[in-house]
Amino acid sequence: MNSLPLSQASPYLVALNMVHKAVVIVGGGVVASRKIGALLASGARVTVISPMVTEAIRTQAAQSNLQWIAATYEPGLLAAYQPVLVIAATDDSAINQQVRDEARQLGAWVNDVSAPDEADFANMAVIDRAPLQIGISSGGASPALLRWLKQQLTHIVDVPLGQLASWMQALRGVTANSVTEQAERQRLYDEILASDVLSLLRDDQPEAARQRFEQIVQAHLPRERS
Ligand SMILES: C[C@@]1(CC(=O)O)c2cc3[nH]c(cc4nc(cc5[nH]c(cc(n2)[C@H]1CCC(=O)O)[C@@](C)(CC(=O)O)[C@@H]5CCC(=O)O)C(CC(=O)O)=C4CCC(=O)O)c(CCC(=O)O)c3CC(=O)O
Ligand SMILES: NC(=O)C1=CN([C@@H]2O[C@H](COP(=O)(O)OP(=O)(O)OC[C@H]3O[C@@H](n4cnc5c(N)ncnc54)[C@H](O)[C@@H]3O)[C@@H](O)[C@H]2O)C=CC1
Repeated sequence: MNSLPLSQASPYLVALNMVHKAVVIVGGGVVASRKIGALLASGARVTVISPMVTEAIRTQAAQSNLQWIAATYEPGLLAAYQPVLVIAATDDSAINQQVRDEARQLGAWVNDVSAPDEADFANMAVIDRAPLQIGISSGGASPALLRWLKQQLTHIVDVPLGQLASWMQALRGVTANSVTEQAERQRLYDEILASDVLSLLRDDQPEAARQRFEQIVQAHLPRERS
């Protein structure tokens, strides 16, 4: 069954847990290379099927969770990998279409880099400040605009913000047991975010930022009984 073209719909954005999930990319050129870093970082098991690959893919195949099968795609090749996602990234749109057809038969979601409207998903522009990730989508409208916008947002979504995100993440482990009321937890988080913790991090004063953070947290924890 054919789905509605991507350009006529509003994609539903999700953050997929890809740990140990199989992804197959057919074609190993420049476009395929651009997608691989983020896939490996997600914990996916990536297989590239392509007679030739870029230097970057060759290096990654030697060092990481990436397998390179030096072969030309033939229908039937995908099944053995049981992929959840497939990227058809050759420079031949007829081959990409064969890949798409087989992926769908296997129940996998497929991205055809040469035919956005036929794809089940598109790749987003991502600013990675793990654990914080900012993904931007234009539904295929304009990759150039995405790249430009990403550049603008890079200054706002900066490295200190990622640092703060990891502190907030660790804090949730503490508050889950000690600050029992949701409203009180919310006040704590809001107070941290309204404070100068982030600006201290941005001013390269991590010690002062940490102290301020701890001070706010302590003020919200129940007092120890003596
Ligand atoms: C539909 C989609 C499918 C997909 O690949 O998932 C798609 C399709 C196409 N891209 C084309 C061109 C380029 N794309 C880029 C870059 C990116 N493209 C990405 C995503 C997507 N590109 C998906 C839509 C996402 C959305 O809109 O939400 C990014 C976000 C992520 C990524 O690639 O992983 C990453 C940029 C962000 C970053 O820097 O992170 C550059 C290089 C550059 O700009 O530096 C160029 C060359 C310059 C140019 O031509 O603009 C062409 C024309 C091919 C031709 O005509 O030859 C097509 C096909 C078509 O539109 O028909
Ligand atoms: N989605 C996007 O971001 C963009 C998509 N495109 C589209 O992506 C296509 C690919 O672009 P590039 O990566 O720059 O091309 P490229 O020429 O660098 O790479 C093509 C790769 O496909 C492999 N290949 C060719 N036939 C194959 C087969 N039968 N089986 C397996 N592998 C095969 C080649 O060995 C090569 O590794 C373009 O033709 C264009 O349609 C282009 C620019 C951006």
